[in-house]
Amino acid sequence: MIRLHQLSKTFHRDGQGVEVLHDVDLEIAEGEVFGIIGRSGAGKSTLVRMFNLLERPDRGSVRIDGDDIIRFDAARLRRWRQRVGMVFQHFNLLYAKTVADNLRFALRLAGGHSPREVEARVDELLELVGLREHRDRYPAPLSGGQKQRVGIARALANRPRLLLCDEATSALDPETTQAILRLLARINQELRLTIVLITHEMDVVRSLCDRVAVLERGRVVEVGEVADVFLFPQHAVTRRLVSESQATAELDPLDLQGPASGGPLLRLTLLDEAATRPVLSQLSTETGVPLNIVRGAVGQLKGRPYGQLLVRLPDAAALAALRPALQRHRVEHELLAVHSRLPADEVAA
Ligand SMILES: Nc1ncnc2c1ncn2[C@@H]1O[C@H](COP(=O)(O)OP(=O)(O)OP(=O)(O)O)[C@@H](O)[C@H]1O
Repeated sequence: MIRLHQLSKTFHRDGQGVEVLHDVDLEIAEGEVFGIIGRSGAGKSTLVRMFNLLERPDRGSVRIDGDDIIRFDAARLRRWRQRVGMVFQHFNLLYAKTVADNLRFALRLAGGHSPREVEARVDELLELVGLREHRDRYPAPLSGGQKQRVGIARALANRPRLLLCDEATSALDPETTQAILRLLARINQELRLTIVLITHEMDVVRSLCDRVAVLERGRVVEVGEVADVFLFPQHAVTRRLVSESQATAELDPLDLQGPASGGPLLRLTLLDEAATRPVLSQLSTETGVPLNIVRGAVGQLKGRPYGQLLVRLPDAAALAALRPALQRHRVEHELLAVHSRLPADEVAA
């Protein structure tokens, strides 16, 4: 549905050019929740502003159903912008207007609604985000979560095809964040609305996104399904972002020290059906190999159960015995460290 092709952008400051986006290629399918992550300054906000041309690229195209919006005339671009809702970290509400007036304002700005239609739509939106009883209140005394619900209702007012969320939950406490994520997930499901979001919160990506792209210095360095990117990160930046989230089992240098260290250290990853079975005890029973768990993380990635464990084996022979059983049980494994007193080729064999 949306295809970004070779998007590049350079900002000029003090006579110097800084390339903020470089040949970005992305495809976003209708109805998916697509996350963009990356370090501060990676270019995420600039990229997300290309979807409605709040920022224009120097090169490349932004195709919606095949049409390049960069070539739209002013009237067509205005119509497209009305089909793109935006949700911001700091809500950006009109504080001199009531909740209902914030929504009316968005509807009137787009035009084409009779006063009765406006009122009916305001009711519908307040119902959708669970704010009916706050209809005539001013935003200032509302909680952060309620303010963001107003922000989401406003973004949905004109029945967008695309919802852009720029750090939509970053100003909220964890519990409120969960409630807003549930609301966004319901909107995505019920309205089949495509959502593109930027966040520095990996838990947001974990629970809400279908796919994720990792941006580093203006380049997409990794893109894929959330489970693949989180459990098998390829790029160093992705590995760091994922490890900060503590959603996976990461190696700590301490794991390689101490009197208990010794045998090979493996990372086992179980996904979907494999994560619902007592695989570790099955592996031990079938092979007679004791698995010493060093670290572990279990949870869900967009509703898919997973587990990732670091386990230490007694010796290289145990690894050789375990490997066929790991394959049989569809457990991905990665050898992180070899016993220091054993030759590496004995373990690798
Ligand atoms: N209008 C502008 N003029 C000049 N430089 C800009 C402009 N907008 C952004 N930049 C620079 O472009 C780079 C990328 O900014 P951008 O806001 O897209 O990154 P980001 O990944 O969203 O960062 P953060 O997570 O900190 O918001 C930064 O170095 C920023 O200073």
